[in-house]
Amino acid sequence: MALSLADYAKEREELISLDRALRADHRREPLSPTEVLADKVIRDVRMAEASSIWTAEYPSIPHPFPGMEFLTGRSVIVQTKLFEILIQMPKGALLHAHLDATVNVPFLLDLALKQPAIHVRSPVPLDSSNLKSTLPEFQALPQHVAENVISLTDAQYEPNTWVPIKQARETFGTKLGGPEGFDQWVTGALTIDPSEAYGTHNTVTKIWQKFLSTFRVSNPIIRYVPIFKEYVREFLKSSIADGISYVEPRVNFVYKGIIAADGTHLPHRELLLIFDQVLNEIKRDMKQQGREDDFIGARIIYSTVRFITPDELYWFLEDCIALKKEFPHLIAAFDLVGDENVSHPLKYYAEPLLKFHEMQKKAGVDEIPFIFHAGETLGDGTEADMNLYDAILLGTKRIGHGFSLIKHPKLIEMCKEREIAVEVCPISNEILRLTSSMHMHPLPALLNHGVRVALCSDDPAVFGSMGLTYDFFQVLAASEITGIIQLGEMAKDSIKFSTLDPPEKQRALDAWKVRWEKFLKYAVSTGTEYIWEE
Ligand SMILES: O=c1[nH]cnc2c1ncn2[C@@H]1O[C@H](CO)[C@@H](O)[C@H]1O
Repeated sequence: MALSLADYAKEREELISLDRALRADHRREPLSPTEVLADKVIRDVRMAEASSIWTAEYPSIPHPFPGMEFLTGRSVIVQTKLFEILIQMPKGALLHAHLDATVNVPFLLDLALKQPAIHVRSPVPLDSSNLKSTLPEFQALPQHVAENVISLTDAQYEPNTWVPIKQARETFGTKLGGPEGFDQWVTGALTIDPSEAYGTHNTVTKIWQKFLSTFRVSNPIIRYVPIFKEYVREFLKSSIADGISYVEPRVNFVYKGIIAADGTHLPHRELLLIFDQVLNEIKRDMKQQGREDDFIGARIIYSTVRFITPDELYWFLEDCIALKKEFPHLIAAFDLVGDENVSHPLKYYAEPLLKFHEMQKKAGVDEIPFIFHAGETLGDGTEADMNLYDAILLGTKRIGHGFSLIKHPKLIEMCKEREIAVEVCPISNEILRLTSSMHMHPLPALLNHGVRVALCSDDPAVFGSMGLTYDFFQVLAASEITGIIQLGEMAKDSIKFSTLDPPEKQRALDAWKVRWEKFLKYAVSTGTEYIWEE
């Protein structure tokens, strides 16, 4: 006898439910009435906009769709109700962001223009034919007195002579746009634009070259002590404004020191002293505003680069331990960064990394966990892909990116057993050419397998994706299954899988829950007109 339609529907429901059983939004306690309503409202907003704002034709965006390439779609995203709602969402913790790319470019440029010490130079006199392909080089030169300053755009400009940044801007040739042309030139060097991401630099290797060049340009500005302070302040303030209540930035220690206001080199501890001071000021401000629970704090993931030798790595491991000793509350973990596809694999550093634990014990510091980047690649069995085995064997607490984790059933199982969360950076992965849009991203597969995920922004200043709202938006816009409840679970997991100590973690979670309820009510009230009655 044929199955009745009713029985078939029941079987179908059961199968779907079994298939989704591992997802965080299915594993959790039952939804509250507000959650049920807000989930529906937000799904209805998404549905309404998928067939309105996303089907319109725009002169510069011929065929838009939800979850499309971020750099092309951004101007549509910011017009949506969905985006407006997500801005207010409490995002939890930001667990994967490189400090050097966390402050928006106009703000950074403004900071630089206020410092007479900042100079700029070019390897050629700039003209319209070489402007786009020529990078500015910045340097803090406190003792330098520039005489007979000549414009970077003057044919007589002597290649590589330093010009104070303010004069360079003011004297920028009118044919190249004058001072605004200067701003555009610098902005182009500090960000990735759609023509690069989707046109000229259309492979991982090519886009990484552009990506890394932005850090070479910005670093001498950011790491100049008088600027660094304001930089950190802006990073923390803008994160708070986006609903982020705790941050764990990776701070890159490539060189052995930083540059002081007088041009001398200072040891890394000076950087942490500044970080700590700014952090305390922000915490004090928040307390004064009665908002201390909206910002739990910040801790640093000490990072160095994957092109040093194992011998050199010992110096950085020792340095990290010394800093942990002095700033136990600030040092959260250790990591190695850089393009995994072309740099040394973790295996290459196995000897020093295996000794790290013992070195810490000898120094008498609390355990500094590894939180490794691994599997940020399209490779299948390449060294970058194989880094996932090493990261897990070496005891990583979380995995940065883990883009290729989906290919490894055993490792997925281990991540679940050992509670290793994955820091997923959707927009970063798309702009750095691992996926052409959100629809090909492995995130939904990881969620369906029950892997714990924290959504992260990676390098928001370079991608123009400040805060976490854009990343949450892209994920929500490109999935039918994922709704606001799943986003909330990921926000909660970002706090759970942070390195905060248990009481602080609990305080962060409790505060998050209060904000979550408030946010859901807001979402319902602002989205009422979108409710779709069946
Ligand atoms: O997505 C990433 N994967 C690996 N390394 C990265 C990524 N983003 C930035 N960096 C690394 O961090 C430094 C800035 O602090 C960059 O120079 C780059 O090497």
